[in-house]
Amino acid sequence: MLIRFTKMQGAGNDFVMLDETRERLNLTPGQYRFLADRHFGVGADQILSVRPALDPGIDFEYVIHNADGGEVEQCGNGARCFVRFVREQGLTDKDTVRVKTLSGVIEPSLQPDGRVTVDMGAPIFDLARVPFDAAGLTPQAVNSWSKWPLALAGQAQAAPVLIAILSMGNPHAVQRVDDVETAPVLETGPLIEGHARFPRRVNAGFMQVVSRSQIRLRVYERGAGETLACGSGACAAVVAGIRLGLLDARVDVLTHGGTLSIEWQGGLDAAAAPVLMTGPATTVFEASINVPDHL
Ligand SMILES: N[C@@H](CCC[C@H](N)C(=O)O)C(=O)O
Repeated sequence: MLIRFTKMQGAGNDFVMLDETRERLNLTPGQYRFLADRHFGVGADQILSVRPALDPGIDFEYVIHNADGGEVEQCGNGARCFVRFVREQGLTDKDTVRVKTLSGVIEPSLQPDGRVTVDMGAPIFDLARVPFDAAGLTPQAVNSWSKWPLALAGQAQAAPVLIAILSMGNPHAVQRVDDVETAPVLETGPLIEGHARFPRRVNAGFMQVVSRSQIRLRVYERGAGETLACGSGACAAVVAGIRLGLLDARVDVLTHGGTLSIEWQGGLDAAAAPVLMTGPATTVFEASINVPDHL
């Protein structure tokens, strides 16, 4: 099957965009994996599909598959690329679109300076909704919030890692490190991602606090491995940092792929405030690829 696609990136988190507004492609998990494959396919961290909206007040449906072929709820960097894509492809003339994902509705807006801001909705702290199984664990209380001790397989001698847990529509486990460059992202990231206490796996964030308005962040993403940036991971890290009393309401997040600006006016009492994320969204090229039918 010959598929037309657009390659995009947001802070180096890269995507294959598929326009399914006129016709569903009905790709299999194996075909999504093929598209994401950097050697045999196009190469991408996520595959993003644009589908027509079925609900009133919604412009499009936004379907996200990780490089491993699994469908997931949220992708922040992808949301910025999404609004640029639907405008460039002439699918809308709006600067702000309301987009339905598996986890709710988000609103990406094109800004006059060329960047994109996304209203990512409010973070979720209910552990059952992350989901995270805390049975038998004693949390470490910080500022009336909690960090949870996570023992990692094969690291019986090491102290458990202390993680803040929340959902941005998708699950995140954020730990504070002294230096992101020397943090064991590739060693412990997979152990956290697949930890049995996260029944749907998790995105593992490693946050270095530089100041109250700046952090460095690396994320080992569920279903994709370490990416150059993770938008929902940046939102989760900033929310965690604010709740732990480390950060102010506006924070620049420095990633290996660029800078994301995050704003959250919430706190311990105003948890329902939405998280706003601003950053780049760039089209790289358009092309077609022959996707094998048997995958
Ligand atoms: N890169 C993304 C997140 C993509 C999904 C994530 N790997 C998950 O499985 O939840 C972002 O920018 O948010």
